[in-house]
Amino acid sequence: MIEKRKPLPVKEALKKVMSFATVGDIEQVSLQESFGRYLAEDLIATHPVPPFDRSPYDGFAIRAHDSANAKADQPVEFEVIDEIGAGSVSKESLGQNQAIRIMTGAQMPCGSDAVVMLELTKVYKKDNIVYMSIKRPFHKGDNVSFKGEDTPEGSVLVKKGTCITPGTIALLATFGYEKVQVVRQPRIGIIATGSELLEVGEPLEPGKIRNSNSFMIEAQAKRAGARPIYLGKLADDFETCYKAVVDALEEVDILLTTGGVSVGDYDYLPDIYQRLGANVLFNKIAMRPGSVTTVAEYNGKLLFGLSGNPSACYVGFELFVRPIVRHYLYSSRPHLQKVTAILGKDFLKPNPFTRFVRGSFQLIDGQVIASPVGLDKSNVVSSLADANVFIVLPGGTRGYKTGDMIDLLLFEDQLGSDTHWAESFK
Ligand SMILES: Nc1nc2c(c(=O)[nH]1)N[C@H]1C(S)=C(S)[C@@H](COP(=O)(O)OP(=O)(O)OC[C@H]3O[C@@H](n4cnc5c(N)ncnc54)[C@H](O)[C@@H]3O)O[C@H]1N2
Ligand code: MOO
Ligand SMILES: [Mg+2]
Repeated sequence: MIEKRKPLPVKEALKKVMSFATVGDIEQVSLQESFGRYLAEDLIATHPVPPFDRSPYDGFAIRAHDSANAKADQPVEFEVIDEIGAGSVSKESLGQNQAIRIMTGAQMPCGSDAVVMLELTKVYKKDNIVYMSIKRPFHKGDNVSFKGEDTPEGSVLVKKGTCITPGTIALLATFGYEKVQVVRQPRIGIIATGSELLEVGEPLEPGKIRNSNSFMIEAQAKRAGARPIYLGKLADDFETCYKAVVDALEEVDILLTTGGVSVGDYDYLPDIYQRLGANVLFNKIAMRPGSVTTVAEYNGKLLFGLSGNPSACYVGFELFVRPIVRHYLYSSRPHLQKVTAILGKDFLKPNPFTRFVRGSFQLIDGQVIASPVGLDKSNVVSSLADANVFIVLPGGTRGYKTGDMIDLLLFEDQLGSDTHWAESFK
């Protein structure tokens, strides 16, 4: 008898998968290797920044009240008693009408409380002593960059579970992190199945196509923050595929397969899960593409049986694998960010199942307008290159018209969301 699968609503499927989410261990990497990794601990300011009052300009440090009577026709004169560049600290302390020549970034000298920019001064020598004069008064604190004004000691600057950006690297360096505590990346094993699959370098042959899915999901895994391990492409042979899955589970945290997951004679993944004794969470989801996406759990590890059809495979990864990866990396925002947009093109196909149409969005006059790109078919590959969002068209509808308000899921965005985008779905 042909198996009849019962489609699970997307929301339920996602909830089931997330209930098996795990978190990674911590490892240490060098500061320079930390770009793109996820922080395993909050980044806290261990000292104030700047750590001392300093000059933001090249000029002269003065005592502001000495300049109180300076006027255009009545300049006030200061004796220049020292000169300091950034990195040097003056041993002098300012007395009445004394100034110290100071460079950008140098620590404010003792007794000084304002800086006069070089351009506003006249510098001259009398009896081999250097003087400078100014023609207007300055106030206490003028042109001083105060200790802690950038960030006070103890503030949480970046939360754990955040992707390390160039800006985070600047902060890590500021606070002396030669080594950074990051979350170990989940090792994602990737197996492509299909007797029709050729290597990328092979010429086409009748009935065959090149394997594209495994390379696509390797890149998706990297974008999500994981470490993909390509375990090869296999012919549709039960024993070969079974052994590959068993071996893979020894060395990876998460296993992805593509293809062989539907009801065809050579779709062996369902039988593999059965022989393994894995707990199959679901084998059909009420969505298009990717309805065949199957997820199983074995000894706490998740096995994602992604569709062989490229678009379905892509969608299956972003909707179900990505949040698992982000959760593993301690993210408090593991979900895809959802935004409301205006549909830029008619989409008149009726939707028995919720559709995740590959689309792209533009900002036009402050409005988010999204349109489908390429053919909306599960087996197409050409729509994927230009897509930066999924246009979500809920099931049970008769199609959508230009101008309708729709939801988008942003998969190129790194910020993510702390709320489950499917929460509001049927
Ligand atoms: N009788 C039914 N047939 C099908 C159903 C169904 O419900 N009843 N579902 C259809 C849907 S929906 C999808 S999606 C596909 C899923 O098929 P599988 O996941 O089992 O994948 P395969 O059969 O192995 O391959 C499907 C398709 O994708 C191509 N493919 C496979 N691997 C790759 C790869 N690595 N790179 C590029 N392309 C790949 C493969 O050649 C096939 O054309 O099943 C429908 N059928
Ligand atoms: O899983 Mo299939 O995408 O619904 O084409
Ligand atoms: Mg199949």
